[in-house]
Amino acid sequence: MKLRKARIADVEEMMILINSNAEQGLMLGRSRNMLYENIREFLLAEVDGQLVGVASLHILWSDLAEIRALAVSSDYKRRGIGTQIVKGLEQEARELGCTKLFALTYQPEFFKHCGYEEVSKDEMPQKVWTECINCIKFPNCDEIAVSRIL
Ligand SMILES: CC(=O)SCCNC(=O)CCNC(=O)[C@H](O)C(C)(C)COP(=O)(O)OP(=O)(O)OC[C@H]1O[C@@H](n2cnc3c(N)ncnc32)[C@H](O)[C@@H]1OP(=O)(O)O
Repeated sequence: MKLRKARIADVEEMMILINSNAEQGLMLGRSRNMLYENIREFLLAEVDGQLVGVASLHILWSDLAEIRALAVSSDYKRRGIGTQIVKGLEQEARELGCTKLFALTYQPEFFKHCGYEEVSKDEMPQKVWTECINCIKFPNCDEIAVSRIL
């Protein structure tokens, strides 16, 4: 398994991977527009040249970044790929000087395995919710907030 930064040519495959998981209600979907505009934030996992995992690191403030749009292909789940992607994003965050990561998720057990702890959404700074106004679930968010100090 190899981790690498996303390129513009990856967008169609990223759409399929993310939105096939979103169709099952496992995560929120993403538009092409969002993927193109934020392509530099994305880290991909490949096996034999095939895209098997994706996620992004979105910087929010001097000490805070969010893991977004994490998805692993169905055939490759429970093989440690999600964990490796999260570690890769944590490494990027450290290199940028960021000290705290968080995620909003329906998979808290996976993030706990990666060293994150569940936190109250009320503790998250207001800046966190800027993207949420674009979510179809807003303002009735049912995701769980998890966080880790690096
Ligand atoms: C911020 C966000 O983007 S939240 C959205 C997260 N994405 C999704 O929910 C989309 C659908 N799910 C997926 O794509 C994947 O299942 C992911 C990303 C959640 C996990 O990726 P994987 O590569 O399967 O995880 P990985 O193999 O590294 O799992 C490590 C450990 O996490 C835990 N874990 C992983 N998935 C689950 C799960 N569905 N339920 C409970 N625990 C889990 C287990 O302890 C696992 O270890 P084990 O397999 O030895 O029991």
